[in-house]
Amino acid sequence: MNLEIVAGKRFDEEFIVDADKSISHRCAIFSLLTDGINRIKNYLKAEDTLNSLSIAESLGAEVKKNDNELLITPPKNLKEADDVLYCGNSGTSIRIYMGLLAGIDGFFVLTGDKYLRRRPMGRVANPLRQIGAKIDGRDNGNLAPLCVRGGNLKHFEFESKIASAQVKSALILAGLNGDGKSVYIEPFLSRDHTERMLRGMGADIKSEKLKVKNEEFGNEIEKIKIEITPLEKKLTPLEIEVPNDPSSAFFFAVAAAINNSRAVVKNVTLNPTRIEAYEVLKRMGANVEYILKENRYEPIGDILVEGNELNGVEVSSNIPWLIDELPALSIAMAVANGKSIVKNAKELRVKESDRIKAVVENLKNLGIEANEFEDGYEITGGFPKSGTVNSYGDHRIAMSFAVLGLLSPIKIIDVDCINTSFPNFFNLFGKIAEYRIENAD
Ligand SMILES: O=C(O)C1=C[C@@H](OP(=O)(O)O)[C@@H](O)[C@H](O)C1
Ligand SMILES: C=C(OP(=O)(O)O)C(=O)O
Repeated sequence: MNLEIVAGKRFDEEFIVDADKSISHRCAIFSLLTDGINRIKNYLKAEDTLNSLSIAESLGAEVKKNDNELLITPPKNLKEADDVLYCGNSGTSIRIYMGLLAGIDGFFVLTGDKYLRRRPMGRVANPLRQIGAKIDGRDNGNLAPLCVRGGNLKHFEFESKIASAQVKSALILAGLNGDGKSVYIEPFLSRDHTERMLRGMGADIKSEKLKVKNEEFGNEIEKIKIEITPLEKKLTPLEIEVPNDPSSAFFFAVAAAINNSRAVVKNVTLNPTRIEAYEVLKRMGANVEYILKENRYEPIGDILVEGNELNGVEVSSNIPWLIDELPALSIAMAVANGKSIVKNAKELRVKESDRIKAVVENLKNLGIEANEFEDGYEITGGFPKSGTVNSYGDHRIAMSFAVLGLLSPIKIIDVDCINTSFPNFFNLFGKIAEYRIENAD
C-alpha cells in the first residue's frame, strides 16, 4: 500500500492518538507473572502489541475482551507453546520475551518478520547465556529465529554498554527468576516503564544513580544501578488504563510546528524518558506546553504544540529519550532555518530500518541537503520538492514523511507498516491532509 499526500491544511485540532506501545507490550508480558485477572483499559490494538498478546496466549494465558477492557488471566505455570512464537516487526516483543522465557523450564522458538530477523539479538542473548540460559539462533544466536531453553538462572551483576530499555527489561525479568539478588547497570536512564510497572505490581526493584568518573574525558557522569530481588510470590494483577503514546502523537506535534498550526495531543504519558523530542521542538522555536492531569505509574496529560519560525538545532545528548522521534524531528530540521545535526545516535541503524540511511536518502530525494555520519546526520533546512520516498518497511519513516507531505505532494511507498504501532494514524491524518491510498499489487 502506498500513500500519496495531495495537500496539507493549516489546523487547530485535538488529537487522541493510539495507546502507548511500550506500556501495552509490558501489560501483556507482565500479566504472566501475576496470580489473578489483569484488567487493562486502552490496550494498543496494533500489530506489534497484538503479537505480544498472542504470545501470552500461546504460553497459556486466557485473554478476554470485555467492552473497552482486556482481561488477561495467566496460567498457574507458563506452558511450552506448541509452535513458534511470532513477534512480527517488534523488537520489544522478542527481546523482552527472551528475558522472561530464559527463566522458564521449557523450549521456545521466537521469530519475526524479515525486518526483525535482521536486528541484533546478541545484546540480550549473550548476558542471558552467561547466567545459564541456553539460547541459539542464526549468527551464533544474534539473529532470529532464536531458540531458548530456559530453566534455572543464576543471579548476576551486568553492566550494559547501551542504554536500551529492551535489554534492561529482559535482564530485569531474568533477575526476578534468578537464584539471588542481581544488579543491572545502564550508562544512561532508558525508558523506565518496566521498573515503574513491576514495582507497582509488588516486585522489589531498586534504582539509584551511580556517579562515576568518565575514563575518556575525566568528568563525572551518572549511570543507573538497578537491584533486582527474585520473586518469592506471584505479582499483584494489573489494574491499568494505558495512557496514549507520545511517540505516535509526535507526528502531529511536528505537523503543527512546520505548518503554522496548533495541535493538542491528549492523555499521553509525560514520563521524562519519553518527551525529550518535544523539548527539542521547543528549542527549535515551537511553542510547547505540558498540561499534567494525573499520575498512574507515570505522569499523564496533554501537550500543546504551536508552530512558529523554526531554527536548526544540535541533538547530541539524552538520545535514548528521543531515539524513536528522531525521524520525525528530521522533518522539522528539513524546514528549519540553517543546519541541524544529530550525533551519538548509532542505535538508529538497528531499528526497523537503518533510520540514518532512510532519513538521509529520502530527504535528498526531496531536494533537501542531508549528509550521513556513522552515528547521525546533518540536515540543511530548505523547502521540500514534490517526489517519491520509501518507508523501507519502517512505520516511523512512513509517518514522518507523511507529515512532510503537508508542504509538498509526496508519495510514500509501502505504508502498511504504520499498522505495527498506530492503526488510527490514517483517520487522524485525514484531519490535516488530503491523501490517497494506492494499493500496490
Ligand atoms: O522498551 C521499549 O518499549 C522500547 C525501547 C527502545 O528500544 P531499545 O531498547 O532498543 O533502545 C525503543 O526504541 C522502542 O521503540 C521501544
Ligand atoms: C524501535 C521501535 O520499536 P521496536 O524496537 O519494538 O521494534 C519503534 O517503535 O520505533
